[in-house]
Amino acid sequence: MAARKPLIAGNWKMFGRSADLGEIAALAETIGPASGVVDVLICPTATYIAAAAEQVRGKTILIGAQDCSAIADDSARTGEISAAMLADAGARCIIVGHSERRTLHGETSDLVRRKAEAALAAGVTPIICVGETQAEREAGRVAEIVGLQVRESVPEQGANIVVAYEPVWAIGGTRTPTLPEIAEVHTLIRRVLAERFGDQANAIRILYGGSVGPKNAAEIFSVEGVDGALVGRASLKAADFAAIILAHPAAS
Ligand SMILES: O=C[C@H](O)COP(=O)(O)O
Repeated sequence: MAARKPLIAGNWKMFGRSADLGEIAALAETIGPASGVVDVLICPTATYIAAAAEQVRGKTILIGAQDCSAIADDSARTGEISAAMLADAGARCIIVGHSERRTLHGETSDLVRRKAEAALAAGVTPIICVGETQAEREAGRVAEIVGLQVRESVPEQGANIVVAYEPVWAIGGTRTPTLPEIAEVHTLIRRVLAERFGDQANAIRILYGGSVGPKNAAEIFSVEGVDGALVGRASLKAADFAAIILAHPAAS
């Protein structure tokens, strides 16, 4: 089987504004040819997707979205944005089921799966986020929680999907799991995917997310089964995000 191409994705959350879009051009300049061997993705707020896509015209950096409606058809859903509309604006991937959506907006794995299905119907790659809370880890429930989230959040067809393991307690801080802990959960996720998709599961990229930065990126990328990263804060500044991308062994 061909090796999985690494994917390093930046989630700008509700931070990046129009003044920050110049960081994308600066990033392209700094990483140079690395964006040919590593898929590089930036997910700004929906209102900036079209402008961000303009910034990367003619470059290999991809633009994505942070969420989409679970409803695929054009319909009366005030305030919703469909995956097809995001694709029209230039999104090639859509993050679904980020823990901030699950926790702060009450999204269930069933809703996350329907959003992933809507993304696929629009020809866009869903990046499906899963991960345990601190209390769940302390209770020894990581395999149970993450396994269930994968089973319930991943659509029935496994082509063109990405899974991101983001321990909730590691997001936005300084703590990360140990490297063996990351390896263990990535192995678990691939085993659960293989239960459904068989050998096809080997083609699915599994990212790690949660406090990835220039200092720890290389060691995280060295973990068996880690196919890239979903990066929050450190993706906002071109210099930091470039350092993360260039820390990947494929890019050096
Ligand atoms: O989507 C990104 C994750 O929430 C990680 O955020 P962070 O890199 O700021 O910890």
